[in-house]
Amino acid sequence: MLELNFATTARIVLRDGALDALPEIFGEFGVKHVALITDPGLVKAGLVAPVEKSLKAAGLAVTLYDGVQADPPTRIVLAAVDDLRAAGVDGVLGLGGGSAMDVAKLVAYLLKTPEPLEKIYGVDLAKGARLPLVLAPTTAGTGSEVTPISIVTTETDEKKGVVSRRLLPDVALLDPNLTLGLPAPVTAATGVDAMVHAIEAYTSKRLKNPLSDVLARQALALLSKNLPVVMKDGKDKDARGQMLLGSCLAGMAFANAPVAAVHALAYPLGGHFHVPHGLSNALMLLPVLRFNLAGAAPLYAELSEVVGGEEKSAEGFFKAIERIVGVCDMPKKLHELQIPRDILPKLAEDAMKQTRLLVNNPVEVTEPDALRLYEEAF
Ligand SMILES: NC(=O)c1ccc[n+]([C@@H]2O[C@H](COP(=O)([O-])OP(=O)(O)OC[C@H]3O[C@@H](n4cnc5c(N)ncnc54)[C@H](O)[C@@H]3O)[C@@H](O)[C@H]2O)c1
Ligand SMILES: CCCCCCO
Repeated sequence: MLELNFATTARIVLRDGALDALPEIFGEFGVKHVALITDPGLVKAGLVAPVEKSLKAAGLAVTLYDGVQADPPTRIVLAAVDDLRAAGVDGVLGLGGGSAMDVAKLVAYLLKTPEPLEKIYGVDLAKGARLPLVLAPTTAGTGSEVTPISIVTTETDEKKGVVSRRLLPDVALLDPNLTLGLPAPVTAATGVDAMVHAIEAYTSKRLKNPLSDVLARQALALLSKNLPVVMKDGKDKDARGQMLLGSCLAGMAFANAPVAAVHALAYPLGGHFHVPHGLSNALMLLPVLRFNLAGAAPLYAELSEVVGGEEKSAEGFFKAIERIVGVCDMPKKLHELQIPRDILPKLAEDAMKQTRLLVNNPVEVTEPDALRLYEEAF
């Protein structure tokens, strides 16, 4: 019996200059004072000042919080909540990659429903209201602008997720211009991350459904075609727009058919060594695809033609992904990041704690398997 229980962002706008709709959007919600949540890299890239200026020109008060850090530590979320509550904001704009957007989601929620973060880790435990929330991605990307998820890093370096439909924004604004200056290594890592979202959604053993399948296939078609293009020319605005759409569709897909072993093995790399999320997924992708080949062969064969595989087979799919990863400007092996080999057993042990992700993998992963996968990635 077919089943569907699909949730995503109510309104998604993709166009040149999409953020010029911000005053109208916040006006619809009666917002007078906007919290602009971003990170120092975005400020340095010159992407924040024009947005702040246009909001103020429209008569909105703006309080900037630009203290977001990658893989946001919980203390950053709480500091943002304290600063912005004191400022008296009544609406939130998240401008940045997944780190800034995830912080913005949690801040919008906690400002309206003050409760300990620990109380809402997990699925559907955040049941309160939130402030009006708009997200504008500048990487392509996590797809956070269309997922009910925020990922934080605890004081003990553990990645924790808050999964609640309350975290879905009211509006997602996608403007390719915001990604034109994305540095090549970040373009590569975030682009592969988006591909991983689509691949793992398509092969998820839990909650895979006809709608997530359609989204994952279209996401992969866009991402596999355009990632090599933007790697060659980051100023290709059309290709950047296709990447933003692809990562957005991939986000919708995995938000409804959850990710699996690539993410489970990537998390300890972020937790222990602060390897950027997209890169950690890219480093584990090929070993996990090879590990899954036999068990996921029919599904990988279906994806082969979507990604330009030379043959409609699992091997054809693997070779096509290997070729795309190969043209990406980023480290390809763990040893390039000075990760010591003797930590691999600890990484395998930690990866096995991500049971909520591992259960979605098309092939069961044991701790010895996890260790072998890290050795292959080394
Ligand atoms: N909520 C979700 O559904 C979801 C999904 C996947 C990942 N995540 C989380 O998202 C985070 C990773 O997000 P990310 O991969 O987008 O990276 P990021 O947000 O951490 O940004 C990476 C770096 O790129 C810079 N940057 C971003 N956009 C730029 C631009 N346009 N020009 C110049 N510099 C730019 C940032 O300043 C930062 O230094 C992790 O914390 C991960 O756990 C969340
Ligand atoms: C708990 C949900 C994990 C989502 C991972 C996206 O990087």
